[in-house]
Amino acid sequence: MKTAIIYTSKHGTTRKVAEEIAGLLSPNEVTLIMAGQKEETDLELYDKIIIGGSIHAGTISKSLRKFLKSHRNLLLRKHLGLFLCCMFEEEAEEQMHRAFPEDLRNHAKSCHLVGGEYLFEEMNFIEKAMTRKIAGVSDSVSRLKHDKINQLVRELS
Ligand SMILES: Cc1cc2nc3c(=O)[nH]c(=O)nc-3n(C[C@H](O)[C@H](O)[C@H](O)COP(=O)(O)O)c2cc1C
Repeated sequence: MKTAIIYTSKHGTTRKVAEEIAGLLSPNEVTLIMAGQKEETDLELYDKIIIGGSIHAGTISKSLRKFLKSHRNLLLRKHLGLFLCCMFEEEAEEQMHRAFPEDLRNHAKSCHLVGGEYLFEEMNFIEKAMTRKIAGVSDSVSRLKHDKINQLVRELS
């Protein structure tokens, strides 16, 4: 099955997850695509589409929101997987609901919260200050849920 993994990533964590998923699939069946890139790929070429986003200040990126809106009908015809990177455990489910429209979530064969990371080396001054204040964290930390990433791949196979 030809697979496209479409993602946006601010500090590289969602890209890392997308690459981990790609590594679990056969190399000649998978293409990684950053949503919002100038050259549009013909998504009709793919049987399976996996979409990944991350939460910053409560929402996914504008380019991923735009992508979901403009490709909604196509996505509802595809073998679909969704994943979300975020760090606030108590708000994770609600953030997932806000990130992906209900019809896409219901249609998806697999939909998972895969944890996230705080990468201080990738943050600007304001992001560092916000992370220290809101999350009480002052060093990089990785809380990726590799079991959920594996489950997503299994459920889509
Ligand atoms: C400035 C900032 C704001 C964030 N806001 C939220 C948030 O509102 N909710 C949440 O669950 N995680 C939040 N996070 C955690 C990110 O979702 C996490 O760092 C994620 O791994 C980022 O993935 P990315 O590098 O692919 O964008 C925030 C992180 C930063 C640095």
